[in-house]
Amino acid sequence: MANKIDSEYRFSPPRKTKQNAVLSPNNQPDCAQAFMEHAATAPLPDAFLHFLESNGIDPSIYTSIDSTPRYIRLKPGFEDCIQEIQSETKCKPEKLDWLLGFYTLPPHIQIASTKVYQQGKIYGIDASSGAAVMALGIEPGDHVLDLCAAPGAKLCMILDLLGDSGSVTGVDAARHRLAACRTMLQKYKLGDRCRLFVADGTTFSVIPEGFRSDSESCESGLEERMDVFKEWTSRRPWKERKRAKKCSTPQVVSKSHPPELIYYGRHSGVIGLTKKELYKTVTENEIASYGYDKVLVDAECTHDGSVKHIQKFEHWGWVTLQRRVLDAERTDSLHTLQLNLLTNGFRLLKVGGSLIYSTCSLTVAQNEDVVEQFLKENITAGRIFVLHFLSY
Ligand SMILES: C[S@@+](CC[C@H](N)C(=O)[O-])C[C@H]1O[C@@H](n2cnc3c(N)ncnc32)[C@H](O)[C@@H]1O
Repeated sequence: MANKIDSEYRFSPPRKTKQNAVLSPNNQPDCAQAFMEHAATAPLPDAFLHFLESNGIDPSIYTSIDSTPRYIRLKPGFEDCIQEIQSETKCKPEKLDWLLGFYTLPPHIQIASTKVYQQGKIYGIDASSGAAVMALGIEPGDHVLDLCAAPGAKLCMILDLLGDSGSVTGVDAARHRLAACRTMLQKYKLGDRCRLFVADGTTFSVIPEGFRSDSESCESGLEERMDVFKEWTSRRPWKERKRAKKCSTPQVVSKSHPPELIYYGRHSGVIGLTKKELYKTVTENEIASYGYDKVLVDAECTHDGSVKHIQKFEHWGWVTLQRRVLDAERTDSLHTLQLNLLTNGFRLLKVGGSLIYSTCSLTVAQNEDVVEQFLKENITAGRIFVLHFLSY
């Protein structure tokens, strides 16, 4: 049976030959022609088909001609760069009515090589990611926690929506991915109100800026107050570099690893705090008053909903898909990880705050089941229906 399905479902890798590529004057393939060259051949592997079958997902969404558009988001302030995008890509961006600042381009367009992208005027981000951020309902002054932040497309959108008040705290267990997130913040000049921690999101416990009682700051000894966070610099002090070299810190941290601040902006609330103040242990009552206004838990998952991502495995090799996405041990422990991330994100919310749980998986096990179990275990949590942009 698997073999039969194997030969039925086919992918759409870009297939360009010199003979059939129609080039426009500046050597860009014509928009419609390039789209048609996006044609299908490779079968889906058995293991992935079994995964889809056991989760009730229709394999045809990964097959035939790739019709998923390329989504882009304009950086606020660069709304007039539509013409630039069109002249660089030879395709007209179509506005997405239901998501402010989002446009679509045909699926074959690669934005990474365009100047508009390199100059930080547009982002590559899917509409579903944008919808998760919009559902947070960001308001001026909000303190926002992004518990699985890297590589940072959603974090950037949160910062763009926040403007010049409030703060954003990004957490991720993977150091190299969070470092890429820091680079992104710098590229889009968005770091001012942000801080980034390499930490395990299931145990992270640092609350937003601005929570330091006056009595405490007076009590802190003079010596300790001298040792406060100064303006962030990419150059780490010699002592710190020596320590890091000695400890050879892991790329992906575990629960027991203390949170490690790898970036903070000038108005993120970190400058002027001592380490003790930043990492102060807080009580549940203190979190209720001084916790985050909004929390995004964009949890680690099997990524099966990222159709374009899955299609890339045809080039990367299906064995990689097996290892990175479908490994049985990994999928079993994912449920626990997702539930623990959601539970800790909720714990860090202040009373009246709201949380969005999202994944890029289409499986009920990683979405509805996790939320149901969480609601059963947390009677102070109530489900809210996000209506403001579903009315489109
Ligand atoms: C779906 S990705 C997040 C995408 C991100 N929100 C964005 O918009 O670019 C999931 C992330 O969770 C991180 N992760 C996995 N386990 C984690 C944990 N225990 N704590 C925090 N982050 C974790 C992974 O390193 C990965 O970067």
